[in-house]
Amino acid sequence: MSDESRPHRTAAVIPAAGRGVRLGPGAPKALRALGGTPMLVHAVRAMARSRAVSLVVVVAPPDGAAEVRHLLDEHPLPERTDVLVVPGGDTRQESVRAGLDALPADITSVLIHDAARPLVPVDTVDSVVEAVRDGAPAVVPALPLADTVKEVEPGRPGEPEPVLGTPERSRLRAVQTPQGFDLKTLLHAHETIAVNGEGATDDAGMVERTGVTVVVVPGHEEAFKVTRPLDLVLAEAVLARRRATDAY
Ligand SMILES: Nc1ccn([C@@H]2O[C@H](COP(=O)(O)OP(=O)(O)OP(=O)(O)O)[C@@H](O)[C@H]2O)c(=O)n1
Ligand SMILES: C[C@](O)(CO)[C@H](O)COP(=O)(O)O
Repeated sequence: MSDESRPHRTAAVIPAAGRGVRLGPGAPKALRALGGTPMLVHAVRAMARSRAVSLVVVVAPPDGAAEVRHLLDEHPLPERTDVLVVPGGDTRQESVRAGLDALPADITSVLIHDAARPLVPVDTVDSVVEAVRDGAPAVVPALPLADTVKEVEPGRPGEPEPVLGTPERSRLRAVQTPQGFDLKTLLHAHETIAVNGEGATDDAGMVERTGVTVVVVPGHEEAFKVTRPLDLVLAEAVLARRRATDAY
C-alpha cells in the first residue's frame, strides 16, 4: 500500500515524566491533584475525547511506570481508547522519544501533548488532527500574545538587563500542545536533530530545524500549561466552572 492510500491512524503521546520543579515541592507534577483527580488523568481524558485518537501512550517518570499504570486503570476511558505506559527520560526530548518508540507500525500521525496542559478542549485537539490529516506535516496550536515582548541581554539575577529590541508583537504566537505531526516527519527530526544540555522543549522547533514548514492553528486560553503555583489556582477555577456548567 502506498503512503497516500494508507488509512490514517492517530496516536497521542503524553510526556508526563517531569518533576514540576517550578510548581514547588510535592509529587511529580503529572500526579498532583486537580479537582481531586491527578492532572495526568485529565490530560489522558482530553486526548481520548477526540474520536480521532485511538491510542494514548503515557510517558511516566523513569521509576513510576507501574504506579501510573495502576492510576490509569482506576480511571476508565472510552472503550475505543487503548493506553500504553512507558518509562521516560531525564529530559522532555528523551521522554517524547521513548513514547514514539512505543508506537505500533500502523500509526501514521501523532499528537504530542504535555500532561501539564490538562484542560485543553477537544475542539483544539480535533483542529490539530484535522490539519495534519489535510496534509500539514507539523501543526501547533498557538495564541497571540497579550504582553509586549522585549529581547534582552541576560544578566545576573536581580540586575537590570539591557534591552536589545522589541519584536513586532503581531508576528508572535505563544505555542501550546497538542502539537500534531506526520509520524515520519517527527521521527526524522528526533533521529537527526541533536540538542545538547536540557534538550528540546518543543517538538515543532525540532521539525523546523529539519527544514520542514510548521503551521499554526488557533490555540485556546484553557490549554495553558500548569507550570507555577498560580497556574494551578487558575486550573482549579476553570475546572470548577466546567463542572458547574456542563457534564464534565
Ligand atoms: N524529563 C521530562 C521532563 C518533562 N516532561 C514532561 O514535559 C511536559 C512539559 O514540561 P514542563 O511543564 O516544563 O514540566 P516539568 O519539566 O515537570 O517542569 P519543571 O521544569 O518545572 O520541572 C510535562 O508534561 C512534563 O511531565 C517529561 O515527560 N520528561
Ligand atoms: C511544548 C511546550 O509546551 C510548548 O509551549 C513547551 O515548549 C514546553 O516547555 P517547558 O520548558 O518544558 O515548559
